[in-house]
Amino acid sequence: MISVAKALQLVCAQVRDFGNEQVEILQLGGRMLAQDIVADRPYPPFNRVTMDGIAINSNAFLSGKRSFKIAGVQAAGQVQQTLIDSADCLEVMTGAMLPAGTNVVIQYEQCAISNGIATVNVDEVKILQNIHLESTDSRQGDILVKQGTTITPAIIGLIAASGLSYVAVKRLPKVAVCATGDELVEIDQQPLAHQIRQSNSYMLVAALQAEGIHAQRYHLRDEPQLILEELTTITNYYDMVLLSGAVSKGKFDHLPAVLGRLNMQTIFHGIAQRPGKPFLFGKLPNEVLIFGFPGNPVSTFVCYQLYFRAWLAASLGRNLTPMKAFLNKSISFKPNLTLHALVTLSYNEGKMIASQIDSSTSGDMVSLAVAEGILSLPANRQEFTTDEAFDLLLLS
Ligand SMILES: Nc1nc2c(c(=O)[nH]1)N[C@H]1C(S)=C(S)[C@@H](COP(=O)(O)OP(=O)(O)OC[C@H]3O[C@@H](n4cnc5c(N)ncnc54)[C@H](O)[C@@H]3O)O[C@H]1N2
Ligand code: MOO
Repeated sequence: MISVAKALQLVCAQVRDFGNEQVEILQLGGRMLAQDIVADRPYPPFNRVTMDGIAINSNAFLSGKRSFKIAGVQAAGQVQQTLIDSADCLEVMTGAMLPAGTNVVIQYEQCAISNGIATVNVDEVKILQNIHLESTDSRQGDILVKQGTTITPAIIGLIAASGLSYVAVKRLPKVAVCATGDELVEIDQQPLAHQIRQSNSYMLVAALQAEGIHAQRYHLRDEPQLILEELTTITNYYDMVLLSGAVSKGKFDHLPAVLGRLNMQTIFHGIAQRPGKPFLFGKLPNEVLIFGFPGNPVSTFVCYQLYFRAWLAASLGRNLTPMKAFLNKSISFKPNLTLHALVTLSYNEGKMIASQIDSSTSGDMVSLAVAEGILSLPANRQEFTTDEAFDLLLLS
């Protein structure tokens, strides 16, 4: 058995590059940019009025003038107007171009308007007040967002502002999710006493969906020849296979042997951790990666969260922000394994506090559904106290 750190290192050493693809703007959330977003015009693109009010020429104000005849209105979306006589003003609206010949905007709240005359009721103005100057945020040709950035809604806003309806992003892997086991029936079937509905594959497909990956589900029966045939077909098409179950010591845990017949190179089988000890990771001669998650739902999910997400982040060149949290109460854990504790989270005086969820086994799907994070308590220790921060992974 290898350590958690070693397992993570070996998983992340298997990075893959699946190339790039053009994706439509509203499908871009969470994807990794594979091109720079370049400003096709300055930001803002013109001297932009930021308050509804009047625009004047500062010289008139400095010479003592406080009342200005309203010579017109400059609305947002209107071509730029010109203040011809600096004794006058133009009414201006937020988002409008600053009229030529003006350099001060005074908001309505500081003016009284009557009979077409605006009288200013402040004694001081600053030149360029209430004006968002052209090019102050960026200039035409500047890189607004660099390739290698994860696309957020705010970035989608910038992409739209740049006039792009498609952009290049990193292509995601084609993933097959295979549940194993004769005890599993489909969710629309009524299980017999000895059967259960398969849930792990739905959980994994849903987790992959959150990464933008649309995976296909398969069910493999506990029959080595059938598994071999199905996996041969599957691994010819997909970039990787996430399997759940059949990797432990049981008489029907056929996966390690069948994957051996497919000439899989076992990169590791077994990690000093709970849950997820029997995790099997390998690659086929055609470079297809095999994540063999232990079948217990908590084990499957924890291994997916810790190892698959780390692999995906490494493959896309994305940093996973390291996080830490404190235990709400001390924990004693005797086995020499890393304990990945399922936790709920809260804040106390600015510190993230993790409370371990009471759960008897890694088959406890009910507790899993409550968890917000995984707090990893390192091996080679037995006591974990509240004054030390431990690695936290937020569940996605
Ligand atoms: N002699 C030993 N037995 C076991 C060991 C061991 O080291 N020595 N390890 C235990 C640990 S830890 C785990 S975790 C499990 C993992 O076993 P498998 O990966 O072979 O998983 P299965 O036996 O196929 O299933 C375990 C459990 O999970 C249920 N399951 C499986 N797939 C699904 C699914 N798609 N949806 C819902 N539930 C699923 C399955 O019915 C079993 O109850 O092995 C221990 N045994
Ligand atoms: O991997 Mo097992 O998760 O310890 O039940």
